[in-house]
Amino acid sequence: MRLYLIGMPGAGKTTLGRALATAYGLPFRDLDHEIVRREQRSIAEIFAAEGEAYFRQREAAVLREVVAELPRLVLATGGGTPCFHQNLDVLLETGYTLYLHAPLEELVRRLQRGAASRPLLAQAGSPEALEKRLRETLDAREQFYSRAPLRCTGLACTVAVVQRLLEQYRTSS
Ligand SMILES: Nc1ncnc2c1ncn2[C@@H]1O[C@H](COP(=O)(O)OP(=O)(O)O)[C@@H](O)[C@H]1O
Ligand SMILES: O=C(O)C1=C[C@@H](OP(=O)(O)O)[C@@H](O)[C@H](O)C1
Ligand SMILES: [Mg+2]
Repeated sequence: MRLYLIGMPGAGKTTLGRALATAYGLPFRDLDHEIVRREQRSIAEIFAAEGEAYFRQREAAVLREVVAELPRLVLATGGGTPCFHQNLDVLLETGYTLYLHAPLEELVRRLQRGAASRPLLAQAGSPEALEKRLRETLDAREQFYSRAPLRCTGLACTVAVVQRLLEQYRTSS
């Protein structure tokens, strides 16, 4: 199977995705990492040198490459992935998509340290500015995220919880 994790930056897609891949004995891929590997430069460098539109094109192309290459995997996407270039359709048509949801205050707490490597958040200096930025981003993206058939909320998104959700979904559909 293919299992895709979508959701806001800081929601824990990369962290949980890796753990789920181990639990299921599936290969793990992180879409940002796949882009970095192909481009031989960091996400921040790509944004700085080429701008967001270029990053979104690469993201869409690399997503399709990874999906075509691997019929079995857990894939952690980037926060914006489902919102551009019909990427969400690709996800919905080729695997199980889980929306990993976390409260805004929790995202702010987690991202305060790591914002520099996330170029869309790097300019937000204060925690208040970061929260505002995240809230606006979530408002714009919720319409995409909420189309995922699976959703896990808050800090309860453990491997065991996701395994149970997926099991229920697979037997009911
Ligand atoms: N369940 C969790 N509880 C507490 N901190 C977490 C949890 N999942 C991830 N984190 C931390 O939050 C930050 C963002 O996690 P990450 O997996 O990179 O999220 P994403 O890929 O969705 O942006 C990291 O510092 C990570 O260690
Ligand atoms: O939300 C976004 O638009 C982005 C999120 C990042 O991934 P994470 O969600 O893993 O931080 C990365 O793809 C890029 O910086 C853009
Ligand atoms: Mg990530």
